[in-house]
Amino acid sequence: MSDTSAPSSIAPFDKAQILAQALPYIRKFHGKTMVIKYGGNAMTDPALQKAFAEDVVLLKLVGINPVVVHGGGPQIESALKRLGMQGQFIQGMRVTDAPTMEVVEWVLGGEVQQDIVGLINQAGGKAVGLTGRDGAMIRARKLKMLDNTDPNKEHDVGQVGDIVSVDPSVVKALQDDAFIPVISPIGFGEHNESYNINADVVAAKLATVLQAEKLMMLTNISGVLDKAGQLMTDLTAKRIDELFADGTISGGMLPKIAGALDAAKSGVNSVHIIDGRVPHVLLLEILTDQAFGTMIRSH
Ligand SMILES: Nc1ncnc2c1ncn2[C@@H]1O[C@H](COP(=O)(O)OP(=O)(O)O)[C@@H](O)[C@H]1O
Ligand SMILES: CC(=O)N[C@@H](CCC(=O)OP(=O)(O)O)C(=O)O
Repeated sequence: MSDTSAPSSIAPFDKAQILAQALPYIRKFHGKTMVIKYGGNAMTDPALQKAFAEDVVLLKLVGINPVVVHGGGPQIESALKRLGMQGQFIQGMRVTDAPTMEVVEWVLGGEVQQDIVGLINQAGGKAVGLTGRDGAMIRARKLKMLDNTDPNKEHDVGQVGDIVSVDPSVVKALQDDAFIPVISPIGFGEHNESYNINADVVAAKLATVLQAEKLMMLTNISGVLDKAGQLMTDLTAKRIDELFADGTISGGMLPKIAGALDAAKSGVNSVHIIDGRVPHVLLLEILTDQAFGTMIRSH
């Protein structure tokens, strides 16, 4: 009886070649840490979510250490709406008053994180959900946000956090023990108050502190686009300054690129903003010679 459970149009020899192509990458990245930012916009389709979870588990099983930092902007937005509240963003950061902070903690640390943990576990991995409070990981203070165009103007964005320090020991302990950390971008302050931190900023800082081999930010667009809508496959610090100045980069892309550049400047080997709408984009990016999205370089 033939096995019809995994129909495929790929010939056996081609399959073997694809698998063999992964070998040099598995050797190169064995034992290395990969920080994966899983954006809220990239996690809306169940089939893509399942493929993402499978990729993370496969990486772990071949000896690479994935650390997932998740977002959940759209999920917070719909929870606020259900409660009759209105979300507001300034320069890519959610204005976070006390009631909004409650919703953020409830959505990120609750349903969003547990969905990801569940999917990774279902795919055969052992995921552990954490917030920045766990293991005293992410200390934060209130973000002082200066206006992009007028540095004399300051915006009050409420309980948005600026990272003071990251203690990665809980992440290291978990990854040494076959677990896959899944982290919500919530920090704690001097008086035990909670802070809402942009997930791109957390992923970038964590990648730096862990001296990760790669930082990959999965989003809902093919990468960073120029004014004509064309993908820019490579960006240097100098070019990024120009794009900030001429307004090509806006909204959620602002903290993403700022964080990506910080990580690239601080010793993370390669930093990519990639299209989370491509099924198995993580495997393709890490274990094949195919490049996706935009690579951010310090120079
Ligand atoms: N130059 C640009 N290139 C690509 N996307 C951009 C650019 N400027 C602004 N954006 C916006 O940034 C969004 C990605 O950021 P965000 O919505 O925060 O995603 P995520 O939830 O994945 O972090 C894109 O969907 C796009 O609307
Ligand atoms: C301060 C701030 O803006 N925090 C974000 C945290 C979630 C996040 O970053 O989600 P995405 O990665 O899906 O955008 C927010 O409240 O939406």
